[in-house]
Amino acid sequence: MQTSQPSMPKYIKEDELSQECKSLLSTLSTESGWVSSATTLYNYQGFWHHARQLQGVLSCQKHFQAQDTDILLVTTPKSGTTWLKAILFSLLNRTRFQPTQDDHPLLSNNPHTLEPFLEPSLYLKDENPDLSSFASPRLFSTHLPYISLPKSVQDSKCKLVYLCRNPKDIFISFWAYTNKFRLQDVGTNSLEEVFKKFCEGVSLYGPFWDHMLGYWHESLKNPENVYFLTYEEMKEQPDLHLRKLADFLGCPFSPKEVKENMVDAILKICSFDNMSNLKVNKEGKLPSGINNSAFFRKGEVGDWKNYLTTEMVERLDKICEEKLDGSGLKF
Ligand SMILES: Nc1ncnc2c1ncn2[C@@H]1O[C@H](COP(=O)(O)OS(=O)(=O)O)[C@@H](OP(=O)(O)O)[C@H]1O
Repeated sequence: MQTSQPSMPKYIKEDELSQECKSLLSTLSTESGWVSSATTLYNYQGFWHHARQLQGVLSCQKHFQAQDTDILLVTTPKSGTTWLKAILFSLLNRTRFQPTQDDHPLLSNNPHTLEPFLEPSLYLKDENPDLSSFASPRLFSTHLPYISLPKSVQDSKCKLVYLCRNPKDIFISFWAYTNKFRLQDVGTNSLEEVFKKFCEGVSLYGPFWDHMLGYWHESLKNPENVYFLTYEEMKEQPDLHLRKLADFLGCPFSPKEVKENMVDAILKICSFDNMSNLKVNKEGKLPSGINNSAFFRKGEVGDWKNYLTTEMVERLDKICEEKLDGSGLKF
């Protein structure tokens, strides 16, 4: 009997690699991957990548030309990217699309379609994509660590919004997500196995601590251009943090907008309840083959308590303490 296999996202596949990428891969250290033993992670500039996605990284580093007006959302996977993409899109387009209007683009499009990723999407599909249809301010997102950003980003005045999340929740979200792509005949990824690797820094775009610290330090050095925000802060005081975000991006809410509840309207359309129940997010797929529903699980703070043992919590807390020591960043 035939079983329907989950479709593997394109960035995991190892076909269609350029010669440049193949030559580079042969020089990099490797780890067996998290989706199945057949996939491999490669360490490039100190961070772990899949082969195909690494090709997107190389193309992006070579060809992406940042503009001073660009806005880049940066996250390590599973930090709440989908949510913040929706928020940034609604915030920046609030005059064109009222968040209360029945035909708002977010009601019929997944946020990943409206605000594409650079390296795992645009530059994975095309070595040098034509970005001329993106109106200014262009809104993109990336999982790239600071050290691997295209030089043009570091040289420009473009604004970076970094969304961070408690590593324990990132881990659980990540583990649950990997199991969605795990081929049925190899069973689920064991929590213990993925946890061990995560603690060793081996996860997609990991080590998570180096990813976070790169942007944390940059946000302290260059607060005009790098804004550091956490999922937990956003959950606890969404109103306050949305206003701060608007100020940082140079599009503060006017007194009239505040009076007309614009802040609430944006938060409402982007809420987990609203977005996860939309037809497009329940039934739709991204061009990469991923089901839109894969980006919505629980959307809560602290779900790790339902999965991690006391020993696991102690181990991860200790790693965070040691790795983040002296930085001022804490979980
Ligand atoms: N609107 C909204 N509000 C709050 N939380 C949300 C929202 N949308 C998605 N999520 C939760 O974010 C987690 C997915 O992370 P990412 O979006 O970063 O995934 S990805 O990196 O783009 O693959 C994943 O977290 P977990 O539920 O803990 O797994 C999603 O449920």
